[in-house]
Amino acid sequence: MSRTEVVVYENPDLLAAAAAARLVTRIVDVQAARGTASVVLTGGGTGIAVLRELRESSARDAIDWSRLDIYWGDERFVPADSDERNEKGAREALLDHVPLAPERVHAMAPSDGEFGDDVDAAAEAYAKVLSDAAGPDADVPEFDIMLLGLGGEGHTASLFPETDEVRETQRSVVPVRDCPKPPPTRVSLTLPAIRRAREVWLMTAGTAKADAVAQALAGAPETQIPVSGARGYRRTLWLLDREAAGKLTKVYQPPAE
Ligand SMILES: O=C1O[C@H](COP(=O)(O)O)[C@@H](O)[C@H](O)[C@H]1O
Repeated sequence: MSRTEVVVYENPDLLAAAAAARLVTRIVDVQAARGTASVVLTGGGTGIAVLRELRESSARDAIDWSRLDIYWGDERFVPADSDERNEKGAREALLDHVPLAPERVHAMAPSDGEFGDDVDAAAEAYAKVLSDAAGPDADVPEFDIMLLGLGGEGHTASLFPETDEVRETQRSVVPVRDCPKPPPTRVSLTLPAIRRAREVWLMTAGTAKADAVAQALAGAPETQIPVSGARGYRRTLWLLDREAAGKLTKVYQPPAE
Protein backbone atom coordinates (compact mmCIF):
# COMPACT_ATOMS: atom_id res chain seq x y z
CA MET A 1 0.00 0.00 0.00
CA SER A 2 1.46 3.34 -1.08
CA ARG A 3 1.28 6.40 1.14
CA THR A 4 1.75 10.11 0.45
CA GLU A 5 3.42 12.36 2.99
CA VAL A 6 4.12 16.08 2.89
CA VAL A 7 6.71 17.83 5.02
CA VAL A 8 7.09 21.60 4.93
CA TYR A 9 10.31 23.33 5.99
CA GLU A 10 10.72 26.98 6.85
CA ASN A 11 13.12 27.84 4.02
CA PRO A 12 15.04 26.23 1.10
CA ASP A 13 18.28 25.84 3.10
CA LEU A 14 16.53 23.90 5.83
CA LEU A 15 14.71 21.81 3.22
CA ALA A 16 18.01 20.85 1.52
CA ALA A 17 19.76 20.04 4.81
CA ALA A 18 16.83 17.98 6.10
CA ALA A 19 16.43 16.09 2.80
CA ALA A 20 20.16 15.24 2.86
CA ALA A 21 19.83 13.94 6.43
CA ARG A 22 16.82 11.82 5.44
CA LEU A 23 18.73 10.46 2.47
CA VAL A 24 21.66 9.31 4.62
CA THR A 25 19.27 7.54 7.00
CA ARG A 26 17.29 5.86 4.25
CA ILE A 27 20.36 4.67 2.29
CA VAL A 28 21.99 3.31 5.47
CA ASP A 29 18.78 1.49 6.43
CA VAL A 30 18.39 -0.05 2.97
CA GLN A 31 22.04 -1.13 2.89
CA ALA A 32 21.68 -2.68 6.34
CA ALA A 33 18.61 -4.61 5.19
CA ARG A 34 19.66 -5.63 1.68
CA GLY A 35 23.37 -4.95 1.22
CA THR A 36 23.10 -2.49 -1.63
CA ALA A 37 20.91 0.54 -2.31
CA SER A 38 19.94 2.52 -5.40
CA VAL A 39 19.22 6.22 -5.73
CA VAL A 40 17.92 8.05 -8.79
CA LEU A 41 19.15 11.64 -8.98
CA THR A 42 17.50 14.76 -10.34
CA GLY A 43 18.86 18.03 -11.62
CA GLY A 44 17.49 21.41 -10.64
CA GLY A 45 18.16 23.87 -7.86
CA THR A 46 16.83 21.87 -4.93
CA GLY A 47 18.10 18.49 -6.16
CA ILE A 48 21.68 19.75 -6.47
CA ALA A 49 21.47 21.68 -3.17
CA VAL A 50 20.54 18.42 -1.41
CA LEU A 51 23.61 16.70 -2.87
CA ARG A 52 25.82 19.59 -1.76
CA GLU A 53 24.40 19.33 1.78
CA LEU A 54 25.08 15.60 1.74
CA ARG A 55 28.70 16.22 0.78
CA GLU A 56 29.11 18.64 3.67
CA SER A 57 27.48 16.34 6.22
CA SER A 58 29.78 14.28 8.45
CA ALA A 59 27.01 11.64 8.52
CA ARG A 60 27.77 10.88 4.86
CA ASP A 61 30.50 8.50 6.07
CA ALA A 62 27.77 6.22 7.43
CA ILE A 63 26.94 5.32 3.81
CA ASP A 64 28.86 2.50 2.16
CA TRP A 65 29.41 4.38 -1.10
CA SER A 66 30.89 1.31 -2.80
CA ARG A 67 27.50 -0.45 -2.51
CA LEU A 68 25.35 2.37 -3.89
CA ASP A 69 23.95 2.45 -7.44
CA ILE A 70 23.33 5.88 -8.93
CA TYR A 71 20.91 6.55 -11.79
CA TRP A 72 19.31 9.69 -13.23
CA GLY A 73 15.63 10.44 -13.77
CA ASP A 74 16.41 12.77 -16.67
CA GLU A 75 19.29 14.37 -18.44
CA ARG A 76 19.85 17.28 -20.75
CA PHE A 77 21.19 16.03 -24.12
CA VAL A 78 24.13 18.43 -24.37
CA PRO A 79 27.93 17.94 -24.43
CA ALA A 80 29.47 16.22 -21.41
CA ASP A 81 31.22 19.37 -20.19
CA SER A 82 28.14 21.59 -20.44
CA ASP A 83 27.01 23.26 -17.23
CA GLU A 84 23.48 22.26 -18.27
CA ARG A 85 24.21 18.56 -17.62
CA ASN A 86 22.47 17.18 -14.55
CA GLU A 87 25.34 14.70 -14.25
CA LYS A 88 27.92 17.50 -14.16
CA GLY A 89 26.01 19.29 -11.41
CA ALA A 90 25.72 16.09 -9.38
CA ARG A 91 29.40 15.23 -9.81
CA GLU A 92 30.53 18.68 -8.69
CA ALA A 93 28.12 18.74 -5.77
CA LEU A 94 28.73 15.23 -4.45
CA LEU A 95 29.70 12.32 -6.69
CA ASP A 96 33.32 13.38 -7.29
CA HIS A 97 33.84 13.71 -3.53
CA VAL A 98 32.76 10.26 -2.31
CA PRO A 99 34.19 6.76 -2.95
CA LEU A 100 31.53 5.46 -5.34
CA ALA A 101 32.27 2.43 -7.49
CA PRO A 102 32.50 3.96 -11.02
CA GLU A 103 30.67 0.99 -12.57
CA ARG A 104 27.70 1.71 -10.29
CA VAL A 105 27.27 5.28 -11.60
CA HIS A 106 24.81 4.95 -14.49
CA ALA A 107 24.79 8.26 -16.35
CA MET A 108 22.76 9.01 -19.47
CA ALA A 109 24.82 9.68 -22.61
CA PRO A 110 25.78 13.26 -23.54
CA SER A 111 25.37 14.62 -27.07
CA ASP A 112 29.11 14.20 -27.75
CA GLY A 113 29.28 10.67 -26.38
CA GLU A 114 29.15 7.27 -28.02
CA PHE A 115 25.81 7.96 -29.76
CA GLY A 116 26.80 11.38 -31.10
CA ASP A 117 23.75 13.61 -31.48
CA ASP A 118 21.35 10.64 -31.81
CA VAL A 119 19.04 11.21 -28.86
CA ASP A 120 16.88 8.20 -29.79
CA ALA A 121 19.91 5.93 -29.49
CA ALA A 122 20.87 7.55 -26.16
CA ALA A 123 17.38 6.90 -24.76
CA GLU A 124 17.35 3.31 -26.02
CA ALA A 125 20.77 2.69 -24.50
CA TYR A 126 19.59 3.92 -21.11
CA ALA A 127 16.53 1.68 -21.33
CA LYS A 128 18.97 -1.20 -21.86
CA VAL A 129 21.00 -0.13 -18.81
CA LEU A 130 17.80 -0.26 -16.76
CA SER A 131 16.63 -3.60 -18.12
CA ASP A 132 20.06 -5.19 -17.58
CA ALA A 133 19.97 -4.00 -13.97
CA ALA A 134 16.38 -5.17 -13.47
CA GLY A 135 17.08 -8.82 -14.18
CA PRO A 136 15.00 -11.25 -16.25
CA ASP A 137 11.53 -10.40 -14.95
CA ALA A 138 11.29 -6.64 -15.41
CA ASP A 139 12.41 -3.75 -17.60
CA VAL A 140 13.20 -1.35 -14.78
CA PRO A 141 14.82 -2.00 -11.39
CA GLU A 142 12.89 -1.37 -8.21
CA PHE A 143 14.84 1.75 -7.28
CA ASP A 144 15.04 2.37 -3.54
CA ILE A 145 14.78 6.16 -3.65
CA MET A 146 14.00 8.37 -6.60
CA LEU A 147 14.65 12.08 -6.15
CA LEU A 148 12.66 14.38 -8.42
CA GLY A 149 12.16 18.10 -8.81
CA LEU A 150 9.39 19.88 -10.64
CA GLY A 151 8.78 22.93 -12.77
CA GLY A 152 6.22 25.67 -12.29
CA GLU A 153 4.14 24.25 -15.17
CA GLY A 154 4.14 20.83 -13.50
CA HIS A 155 6.90 18.99 -15.36
CA THR A 156 8.95 16.39 -13.55
CA ALA A 157 12.08 14.63 -14.81
CA SER A 158 11.79 15.86 -18.45
CA LEU A 159 8.09 15.01 -18.84
CA PHE A 160 6.21 18.15 -19.82
CA PRO A 161 2.44 18.78 -19.85
CA GLU A 162 0.36 17.56 -22.79
CA THR A 163 3.21 15.75 -24.58
CA ASP A 164 3.54 12.26 -26.05
CA GLU A 165 6.28 11.57 -23.52
CA VAL A 166 4.05 12.07 -20.49
CA ARG A 167 1.50 9.72 -22.08
CA GLU A 168 4.09 7.00 -22.78
CA THR A 169 2.99 3.64 -21.42
CA GLN A 170 5.37 1.15 -23.08
CA ARG A 171 8.90 2.50 -22.95
CA SER A 172 10.89 3.12 -19.75
CA VAL A 173 13.06 5.87 -21.23
CA VAL A 174 12.17 8.37 -23.95
CA PRO A 175 13.96 10.98 -26.04
CA VAL A 176 12.43 14.42 -25.52
CA ARG A 177 12.59 17.16 -28.15
CA ASP A 178 11.37 20.75 -28.25
CA CYS A 179 11.14 21.09 -24.47
CA PRO A 180 9.49 24.34 -23.42
CA LYS A 181 12.32 24.78 -20.89
CA PRO A 182 15.86 24.92 -22.33
CA PRO A 183 17.85 22.98 -23.28
CA PRO A 184 15.32 21.62 -25.79
CA THR A 185 16.62 18.06 -26.19
CA ARG A 186 16.64 15.64 -23.28
CA VAL A 187 16.34 12.03 -22.19
CA SER A 188 13.80 11.11 -19.52
CA LEU A 189 12.42 8.21 -17.55
CA THR A 190 8.69 7.79 -18.19
CA LEU A 191 5.96 7.75 -15.56
CA PRO A 192 5.70 3.92 -15.56
CA ALA A 193 9.46 3.74 -14.92
CA ILE A 194 9.25 6.34 -12.16
CA ARG A 195 6.49 4.30 -10.51
CA ARG A 196 8.89 1.32 -10.23
CA ALA A 197 10.63 3.20 -7.40
CA ARG A 198 9.81 2.12 -3.88
CA GLU A 199 10.02 5.73 -2.74
CA VAL A 200 9.68 8.90 -4.78
CA TRP A 201 10.81 12.09 -3.05
CA LEU A 202 9.50 15.27 -4.69
CA MET A 203 11.60 18.18 -3.56
CA THR A 204 11.04 21.81 -4.46
CA ALA A 205 11.13 25.37 -3.14
CA GLY A 206 9.76 28.78 -4.03
CA THR A 207 6.49 30.47 -4.93
CA ALA A 208 6.90 29.64 -8.64
CA LYS A 209 6.22 25.99 -7.78
CA ALA A 210 3.25 26.55 -5.47
CA ASP A 211 0.48 26.16 -8.09
CA ALA A 212 1.93 22.93 -9.51
CA VAL A 213 2.42 21.47 -6.01
CA ALA A 214 -1.16 22.31 -5.02
CA GLN A 215 -2.61 20.91 -8.25
CA ALA A 216 -0.60 17.69 -8.04
CA LEU A 217 -1.60 17.09 -4.43
CA ALA A 218 -5.21 17.81 -5.34
CA GLY A 219 -4.99 15.01 -7.93
CA ALA A 220 -4.72 16.92 -11.22
CA PRO A 221 -4.49 14.67 -14.32
CA GLU A 222 -0.88 13.68 -15.01
CA THR A 223 -1.14 14.71 -18.67
CA GLN A 224 -1.76 18.29 -17.47
CA ILE A 225 0.50 18.25 -14.39
CA PRO A 226 3.02 15.44 -14.99
CA VAL A 227 4.31 15.47 -11.41
CA SER A 228 0.84 14.25 -10.38
CA GLY A 229 1.80 10.87 -11.84
CA ALA A 230 5.15 10.59 -10.03
CA ARG A 231 4.52 8.15 -7.19
CA GLY A 232 6.57 5.59 -5.35
CA TYR A 233 4.88 2.22 -4.96
CA ARG A 234 5.52 2.28 -1.22
CA ARG A 235 5.82 5.99 -0.46
CA THR A 236 5.62 9.40 -2.11
CA LEU A 237 7.30 12.02 0.02
CA TRP A 238 6.91 15.71 -0.74
CA LEU A 239 9.65 17.86 0.79
CA LEU A 240 8.73 21.52 0.37
CA ASP A 241 9.69 24.91 1.68
CA ARG A 242 7.00 27.22 3.03
CA GLU A 243 6.66 29.10 -0.26
CA ALA A 244 6.22 26.01 -2.42
CA ALA A 245 3.59 24.80 0.05
CA GLY A 246 1.89 28.21 0.02
CA LYS A 247 -1.17 27.18 -2.01
CA LEU A 248 -1.94 23.93 -0.21
CA THR A 249 -5.35 24.08 1.38
CA LYS A 250 -4.88 21.12 3.71
CA VAL A 251 -2.57 21.36 6.73
CA TYR A 252 0.08 18.65 6.52
CA GLN A 253 1.71 17.32 9.65
CA PRO A 254 5.22 15.88 9.67
CA PRO A 255 4.90 12.09 9.54
CA ALA A 256 6.15 10.00 12.43
CA GLU A 257 9.56 8.55 11.48
O1 LIG B 1 14.95 20.87 -16.15
C1 LIG B 1 14.86 20.36 -15.07
O2 LIG B 1 14.10 20.97 -14.11
C2 LIG B 1 13.60 20.30 -12.97
C3 LIG B 1 13.34 21.34 -11.87
O3 LIG B 1 14.44 22.22 -11.72
P1 LIG B 1 14.39 23.50 -10.74
O4 LIG B 1 15.74 24.14 -10.87
O5 LIG B 1 13.28 24.39 -11.21
O6 LIG B 1 14.13 22.98 -9.37
C4 LIG B 1 14.52 19.18 -12.55
O7 LIG B 1 13.88 18.40 -11.60
C5 LIG B 1 14.93 18.31 -13.76
O8 LIG B 1 15.77 17.24 -13.35
C6 LIG B 1 15.66 19.18 -14.71
O9 LIG B 1 16.17 18.49 -15.83
